[in-house]
Amino acid sequence: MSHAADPQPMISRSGGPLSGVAQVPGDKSISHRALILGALSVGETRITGLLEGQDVLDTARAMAAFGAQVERVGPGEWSVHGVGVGGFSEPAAILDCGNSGTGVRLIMGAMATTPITATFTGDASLSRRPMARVTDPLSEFGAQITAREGGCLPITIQGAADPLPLRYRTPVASAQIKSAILLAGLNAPGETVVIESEPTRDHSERMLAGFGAEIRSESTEEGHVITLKGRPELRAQPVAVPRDPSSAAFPVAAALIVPGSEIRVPGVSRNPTRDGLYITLLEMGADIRFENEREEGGEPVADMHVKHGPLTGVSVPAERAASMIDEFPILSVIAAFAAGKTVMNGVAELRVKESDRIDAMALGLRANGVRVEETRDSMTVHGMAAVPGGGLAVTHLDHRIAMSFLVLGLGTGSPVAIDDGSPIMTSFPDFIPLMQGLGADIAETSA
Ligand SMILES: O=C(O)C1=C[C@@H](OP(=O)(O)O)[C@@H](O)[C@H](O)C1
Ligand SMILES: C=C(OP(=O)(O)O)C(=O)O
Repeated sequence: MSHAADPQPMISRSGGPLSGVAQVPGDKSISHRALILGALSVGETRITGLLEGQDVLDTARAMAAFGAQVERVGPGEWSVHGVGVGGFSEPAAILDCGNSGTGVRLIMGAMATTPITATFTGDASLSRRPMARVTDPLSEFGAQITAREGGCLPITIQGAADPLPLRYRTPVASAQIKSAILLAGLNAPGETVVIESEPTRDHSERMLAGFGAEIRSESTEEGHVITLKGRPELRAQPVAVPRDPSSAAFPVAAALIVPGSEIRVPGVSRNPTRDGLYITLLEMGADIRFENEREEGGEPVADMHVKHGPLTGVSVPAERAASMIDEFPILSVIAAFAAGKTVMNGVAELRVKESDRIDAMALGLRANGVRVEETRDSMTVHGMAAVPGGGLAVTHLDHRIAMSFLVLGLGTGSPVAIDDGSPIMTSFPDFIPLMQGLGADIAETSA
């Protein structure tokens, strides 16, 4: 299937305060993993609250192509009958993973230690992103891999017939690299070990343990060490996907920058490996309360209550970057409304996401009158008492850039335009109606 949608120009402008309840969608990272582990286990996995964004739908289609029985039984409710660890069959056609780095990297890992061959492609954005960070360790398991020049998609993997377990130190803090290795390690005998310098999101570890794998994580002098025992029988489990803190960040940001706003965002994951933005916002003085903290589906969740109020710029330490890596675009928007400057350190990874997010945010913010400085691995945004707006932001097939600039326009003097809102479908299909329901003035425009 091809995903190239026609570009959809959009505009947002300031209006009255935002109010109401924002029911944000299911967590994207957990949704991908639920489908993949469901496909690798024995029995039926029932998933509720699955994010039905294009990234996750592409992973669902890929799991069916590997032989799992994947069925939508209702809104957000999916059934997966798995084939067991090592049970994937060879897909009949090329697998198009669309816009999704998580999808393609985790699925490559999941098949790399099974003796079948698969070819992966993606859209123009995904085809520019680095894949050697995953294919290098997967070849060490014994997989034969051919990639386009530069290690990019399309990539063909001939899975290892006789895989060896791996001990691997990740070169950058990345949950996708870690997860690809752990998924490959499932079908290797013995212990596969991943060592990371900073802990990254731990949804794979939590879910693997929930499905019956023997897995442990330790902080040692070497770093954060995860050890998985290969060849488990994964047992199908019900998975209740909590709401996505990365998606919640957009209505939360809108409420923080639009005077008089007050919103509630129920049931959002508060997994500590995803919490960096909220820690930062509290440091900036944001009026955010977490209520009714509880555990759901093996993840901590809470209801958020957010009110507009004055904010002050802060310096975000590099060690926090992994726990908020997808939230820097929206933080840079919030920072434009904070007193003083906000410095984001250790964020070089932003340059290899769906777009170069440092460049995309810097250019779009400058076009809207905000002063921004960037280095290879940092970004500084200078806050203003009144943010002018009136500019056009280019989104480069990047959902988070599109949503960030639509939120910016809700607080600026003049409207903010984006060239293309269609990528929002990858992670937050109901973003526009949800924001409109809170009172936001966001509309599609003709080209
Ligand atoms: O594992 C995951 O689900 C993700 C890991 C992060 O990527 P990296 O592993 O490249 O940091 C993040 O940016 C992405 O949106 C989701
Ligand atoms: C980086 C992201 O996703 P992925 O790597 O899965 O494309 C994201 O959702 O911000």
